[in-house]
Amino acid sequence: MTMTTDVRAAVVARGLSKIYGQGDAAVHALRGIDVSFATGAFTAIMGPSGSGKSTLMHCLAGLDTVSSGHVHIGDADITTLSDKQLTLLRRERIGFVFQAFNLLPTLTALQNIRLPLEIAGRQADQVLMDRVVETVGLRDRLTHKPSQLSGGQQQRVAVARALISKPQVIFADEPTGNLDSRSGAEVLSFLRRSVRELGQTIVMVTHDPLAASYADRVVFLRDGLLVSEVTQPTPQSVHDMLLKLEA
Ligand SMILES: Nc1ncnc2c1ncn2[C@@H]1O[C@H](COP(=O)(O)OP(=O)(O)OP(=O)(O)O)[C@@H](O)[C@H]1O
Repeated sequence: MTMTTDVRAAVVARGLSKIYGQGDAAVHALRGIDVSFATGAFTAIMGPSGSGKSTLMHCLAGLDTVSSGHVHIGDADITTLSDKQLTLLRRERIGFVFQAFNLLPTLTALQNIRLPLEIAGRQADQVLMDRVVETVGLRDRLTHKPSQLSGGQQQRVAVARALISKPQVIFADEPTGNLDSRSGAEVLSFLRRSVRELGQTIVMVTHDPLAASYADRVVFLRDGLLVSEVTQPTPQSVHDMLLKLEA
């Protein structure tokens, strides 16, 4: 069978299944997911607790193995790569933003932003660096250490660090989970601007309908299946869909 892959998709999953454990203890966390995430779009993944959101993100990002099916990041099928190739691909093509900001406390904001490039032995693209710093709105905080920044500012540094290597996709796992609503809104606005202005592709897992409403599209999981989606989401439309799925 030949499969046509959407050339505009940054990430595609086909027939993706994930089973944890064996025999009586087996948990079917993902039961055959087909989904694609468009280049230059901001997509949120939502669903009731235990529906498979984190498992899907981990499988898409090559942080966990799949039981069956395929995941393409650009032209690479990551389910066929060796551990070494996968590590390289993650480093070069994927950015991560986690709930805990994961900044190095002894480095300044600017040093934290540059760190992944330095590890990869690459030069920072100065034009992009200026744009990212501008978009993040952290120019006067670049020499500060993480402990001298608010939670929202630290998370914006973490997003800037993900953006600076121009990854094919950024996966964000509950990026506002540790933030108050005002800082959360700042970070989400910044994520949305990086999609609009820098053409970044972002896939975000969240529990929060308000957070999801910053995305262009929200896909919904239930019991390991993709069951619905909403485009041009509002907090209300996302909330209504979640209620329907939890009923
Ligand atoms: N390492 C594991 N071993 C066994 N079962 C697991 C493991 N990780 C997740 N699961 C199970 O897989 C299912 C999906 O879990 P997952 O964490 O992906 O859901 P989720 O939608 O992210 O949930 P939440 O919103 O509560 O974080 C759940 O039934 C969970 O208990």
